[in-house]
Order: sequence, then structure tokens, then C-alpha cells
Amino acid sequence: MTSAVAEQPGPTAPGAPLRGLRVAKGHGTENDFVLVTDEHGRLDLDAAAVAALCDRRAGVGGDGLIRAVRSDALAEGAAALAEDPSATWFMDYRNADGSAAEMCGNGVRVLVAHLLREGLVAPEELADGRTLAVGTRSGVKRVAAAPDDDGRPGWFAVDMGPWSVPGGDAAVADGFDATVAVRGLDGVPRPGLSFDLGNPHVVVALTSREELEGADLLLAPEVAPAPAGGTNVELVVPLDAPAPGVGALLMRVSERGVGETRSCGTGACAAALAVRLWAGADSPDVWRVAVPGGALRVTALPGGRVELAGPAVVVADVVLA
Ligand SMILES: N[C@@H](CCC[C@H](N)C(=O)O)C(=O)O
Repeated sequence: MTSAVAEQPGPTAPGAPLRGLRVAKGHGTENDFVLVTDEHGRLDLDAAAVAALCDRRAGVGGDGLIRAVRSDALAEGAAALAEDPSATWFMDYRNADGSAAEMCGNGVRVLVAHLLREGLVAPEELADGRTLAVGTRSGVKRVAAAPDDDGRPGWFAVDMGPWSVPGGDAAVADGFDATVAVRGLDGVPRPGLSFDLGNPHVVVALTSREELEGADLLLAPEVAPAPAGGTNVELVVPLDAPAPGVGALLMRVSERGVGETRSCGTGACAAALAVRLWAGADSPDVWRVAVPGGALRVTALPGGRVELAGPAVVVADVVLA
């Protein structure tokens, strides 16, 4: 499973092999990740090594891999530091197939939980409403400690930044800009609406919980027109409002570079924003998104930004053989 197995003291040299490396495993609503600390950007983590580590049978297993690296230790970090000099940590996110992704909403919370646990970020940095700036390929995201849906502490909230509908006003007015064929439904492609959350999404509304459960996501849904770089696809069913001013929905997701996962944070944002758009002017800004792996909270912020809140836990340390 290692990219190069040789007698090495550890990952201290440029292009160092992974043998003996301590990694961690964590998840956010069961969207799970291999967490690799590579403060000085010295590891040789090519796509094959990432795919091997994420392999659920032959590796550690995960929907993706998160490399925690100092922003000044990699070329992609320069843009983050230019945007916000306090964004000293960068989330190098890779999907389970080894491809790089721009952003991961669950992952950025889990990264912060990992940095806290490793002592690389002090708890005070998130105390008293302070936020931690994290560089990503889709810009700097600010993470704060936040309450869960019952007001208990323990969640993290991420200002995910600006979102957009790539199809513009016409797509918003029509409510869709794509068709999506989903195996296990009635064979008729459904309308979908594309969103840019830093990474690409297409959201499809289904009619019932039964229909959502019947979707077969072992095969990725087919989106037409096919987005050049691929896309994540969210299937959603709106639910009755749980409280005044709060919306709710069920979601399943097929992630680009992975397949069906138990949750997707950027996907939850896209799903909530889509249902909010479809519901019209008076629809709530706060949405509870139920995914197979748990619950997330999405809040549409003023100025076309969106916030994602949810749990993040680290469950294991692993030393690579
Ligand atoms: N699970 C993530 C998204 C991960 C990246 C995605 N598969 C892509 O390729 O864009 C999330 O929580 O947002």
C-alpha cells in the first residue's frame, strides 16, 4: 500500500515514502477521511498513493484524503495567503480515486478537529467566537465552534463563501439547467439545477422518501449536458418545516471521484440552496439537511454566502506498515 517501501527513518525528506507514517481517520456525518499531517509539504502523495490509502479493503479506507499542510509549503497555498495571511493551514483535498477537489465542506471541519487534536491549532484560536482561516483550492474558509441543532456545543460552522448558479438567471427562473438519469427510478431523466460551491453540484428533486430510497447510486447518475470536469449529484426530498423559519430536507449524494457517500457538506449546501430557490421568495434561510450519516445545518447568509454547520470527529490513529 505504500508508494515506495524502503528503509527510511520517516517522512522527513522531499518525496519521502509513507512507510511508518502516522495518519488519522476521521469523519463528519460519516463522510470519512484519511488525515495526513504534512506540515512542510514533503510527502509524495500521488494519485495512486491516495487511492491506495482510501481503499476500504486494502488500505485505511475513506471517501477522501485530507493533507494538512502549511500554506507557505505548497504553491497552491500562495493564493490563500494572499487572500488572508492568517490562513496558515491549507486543506489539500483528494477524492478516494486520487483526484484533487477544490473544496470539501465536511472535510474542512474534520481538518480543524484534527489540527486541534494534534496540538497544531490551540483551542483558544476558536474560543469566544474567534474563527480559524483555512486555505482551500476554492479560497479561504473561516471555521468557528458552533452549537448543534439542540443548542449544545460541539459542532463547527464554516463560512463556505459565495455560491452561484452557473446557468445564471435563466436557470434560476426555469428551476433547472440539466437532466439527470438516475438508475432505479422510472427511467425518465429528471430536471436538475447546477450549483457552484467552489466545487460542482447538480441537485435533483424527487417526489418522496420511497423514491429517494429506491435510487440506485451504485452507478453514478448521468448528467446531460455532461459537465467537463464531472460533478457531484444530490437527490433531495423536501420535508415539512421542523420549526418556524427553518426548512428541512432529505438528501442522498453521489460524489465525483468517489460514488455514493453517507454525506457531503458542499452537497448539503447546494441541496438546501436549490430547495430554497425552488420554494420561492418567502422560504427560510436555515435548513436542516438529513443525510444517511447524520444531520447538517445550512444557513443562507447575506451577500450570497452560505454557512455549513455540523459535527467533526477523529476516531483513530494508524501507523502505515
Ligand atoms: N464530501 C465533500 C466533497 C468532496 C469533493 C467532491 N467529491 C468533489 O469532487 O467535488 C464535502 O463534504 O463537501
